[in-house]
Amino acid sequence: MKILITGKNGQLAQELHKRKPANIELVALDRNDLDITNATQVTQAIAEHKPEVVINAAAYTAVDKAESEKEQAYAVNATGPENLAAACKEFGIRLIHVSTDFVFDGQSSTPYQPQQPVRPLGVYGESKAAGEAAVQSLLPEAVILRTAWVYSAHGANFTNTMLRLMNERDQLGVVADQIGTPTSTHTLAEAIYTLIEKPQAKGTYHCTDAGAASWYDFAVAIYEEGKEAGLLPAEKQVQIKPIATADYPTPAARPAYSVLDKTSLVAEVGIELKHWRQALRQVLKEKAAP
Ligand SMILES: NC(=O)C1=CN([C@@H]2O[C@H](COP(=O)(O)OP(=O)(O)OC[C@H]3O[C@@H](n4cnc5c(N)ncnc54)[C@H](O)[C@@H]3O)[C@@H](O)[C@H]2O)C=CC1
Repeated sequence: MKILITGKNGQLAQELHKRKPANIELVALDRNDLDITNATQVTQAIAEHKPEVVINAAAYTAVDKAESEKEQAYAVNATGPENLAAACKEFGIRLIHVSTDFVFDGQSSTPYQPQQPVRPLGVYGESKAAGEAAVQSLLPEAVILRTAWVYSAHGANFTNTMLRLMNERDQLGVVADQIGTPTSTHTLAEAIYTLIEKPQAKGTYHCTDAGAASWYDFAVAIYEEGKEAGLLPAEKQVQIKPIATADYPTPAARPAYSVLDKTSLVAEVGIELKHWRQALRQVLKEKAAP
């Protein structure tokens, strides 16, 4: 089966490349080969490669910068998926589009269901919600896979930032009043490959690792598991302090609670999810000894 992946150099696309099953032929294109904001390029790439499935792993993911770059965020996160959905519809191709927990406002105290109404708090979330809506209306048989707090062994993400800061500093303050679920790209990539084998799956699904954590909890786990994996010197002591969102102002507001309900993914697609801390341990071990 031939699959086309957009956003080749991103965290998720790289993991999809690494975990490619033997029966899949991957064509991964970066923005120089395929800029998803360009409808003509999208149609040409799909006509040329003739994939059976397109995975949209391309996105504008700079949550804070999006507040001042609204046009760019919308071009990549809304117009991009719209272009892909239109081309997939024209050529009869399945689309798996990746979206985010930031489409929700965070006012819930129980996990968000896939069908719950969206109400994003910032430009990034709004632009991703607009992308979801475009995909849904043009191509209802597409899969929209929402995820959250994504990290991998490499690339710019919370885990790698924390490891760097923990190597440099003796003290760190980390936000303790935003709750979500850290998600390894391993989990996401495996879920996407399982979804590909289930052509009947369509509509919105949620995919994160299991459990819930604050960024503070996540940082403490990175410290402990990072030491265990040898990514931090055994003698290095870092005091990690819980802080409030109000004490760490950012341009974009973030949901206070964005745990996603994965019941339909587990029941309908047959995906087994492991606890986020187990996933973290595995990623850090692999990072230490690739
Ligand atoms: N990183 C995170 O914490 C989260 C990510 N997500 C979603 O997961 C998906 C994958 O995210 P990551 O791999 O972390 O993102 P990433 O930022 O690592 O990669 C995105 C890739 O898209 C590419 N790109 C940007 N504009 C493009 C364009 N016009 N045409 C083609 N490619 C373009 C970038 O060059 C980059 O390589 C995205 O849809 C993102 O919104 C959802 C929740 C959290």
